[in-house]
Amino acid sequence: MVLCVLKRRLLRSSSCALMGRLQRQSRGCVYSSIHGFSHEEIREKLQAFPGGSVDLLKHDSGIAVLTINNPARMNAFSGSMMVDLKERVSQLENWSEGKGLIVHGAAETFCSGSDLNAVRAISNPQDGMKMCMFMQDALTRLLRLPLISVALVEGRALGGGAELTTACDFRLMTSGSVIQFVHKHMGLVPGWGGAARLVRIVGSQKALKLLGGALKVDPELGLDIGLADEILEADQGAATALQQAENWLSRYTKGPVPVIHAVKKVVLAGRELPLSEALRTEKEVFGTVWGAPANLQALASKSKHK
Ligand SMILES: CCC(=O)SCCNC(=O)CCNC(=O)[C@H](O)C(C)(C)COP(=O)(O)OP(=O)(O)OC[C@H]1O[C@@H](n2cnc3c(N)ncnc32)[C@H](O)[C@@H]1OP(=O)(O)O
Repeated sequence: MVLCVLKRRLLRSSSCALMGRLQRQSRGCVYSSIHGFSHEEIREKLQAFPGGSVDLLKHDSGIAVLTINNPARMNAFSGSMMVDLKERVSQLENWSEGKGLIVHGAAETFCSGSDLNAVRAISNPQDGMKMCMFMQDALTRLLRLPLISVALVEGRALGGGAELTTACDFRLMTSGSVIQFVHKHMGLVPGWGGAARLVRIVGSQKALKLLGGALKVDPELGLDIGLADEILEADQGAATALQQAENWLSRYTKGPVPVIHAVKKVVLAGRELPLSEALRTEKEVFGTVWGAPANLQALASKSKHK
């Protein structure tokens, strides 16, 4: 009996250390000084292009709402909004009670990509590379949050806005909305990690068509190719799209925080790691939930899964 208790305690303390390690790993920045990346330097440069904001509201339900807020420019990302985004992601990384996240745009449109005024001002290759690394870092960390995330696409998601949708686990599209990787029309390819993520979501054939043709993806096409997870129709009961998205997401965020975080971690490992590493991570995450309170409670309640 005493041995059993000791064993369980040991398992739990090593599980805590492990969770910490996994958390630090999943926060891993993509770039460092080895890649010529100086967070402070690029931050300062981006702050020179102000306008709009990225706002975060954390609800008691464990679902947070991140709003891309620059409606005068169809929610285009100014430089200061890129900095805002990274700060909000840091806040979410430290939100221990969080379970879910909705990313949406203000005034019923998602995001029209980077602010073309800022883009024109930093159109030299060096600055372009720095902005690219900064946004890849922010969006990779967004996708790796231990929260289940969903992009609510109303209106248009263009260019970098389309890339942002791929940094969420799911995409919901309202009727009439469009996701379009317009980069080719701009003489560009995605640089915020959007191509790499798109290939993982829809496969390389479809990604090539979407990028090569700068195709407009409406909700029906989105659902058909697996880019969209559901179409939100205008609700007769007058629920806003945001409320509908919260209802949709709450199906997946029901339950104790450690279990939701563990679910996200094993899926993330399967998505990002080679199989043998993903299996090892799955084993380690399993060790953190096995014999933990939610597991013991479920065992004690003799629940039936009918
Ligand atoms: C990472 C790579 C990138 O993201 S490159 C950027 C890719 N995005 C674009 O090229 C979007 C360009 N904008 C557009 O195509 C149109 O403005 C869209 C979004 C379709 C909206 O058209 P429409 O409904 O007719 O409105 P509008 O053009 O009058 O726009 C309203 C005001 O918003 C502005 N706006 C829009 N998008 C941006 C942008 N990305 N950067 C800066 N400003 C933008 C428009 O200029 C317009 O401003 P204003 O009212 O003329 O002062």
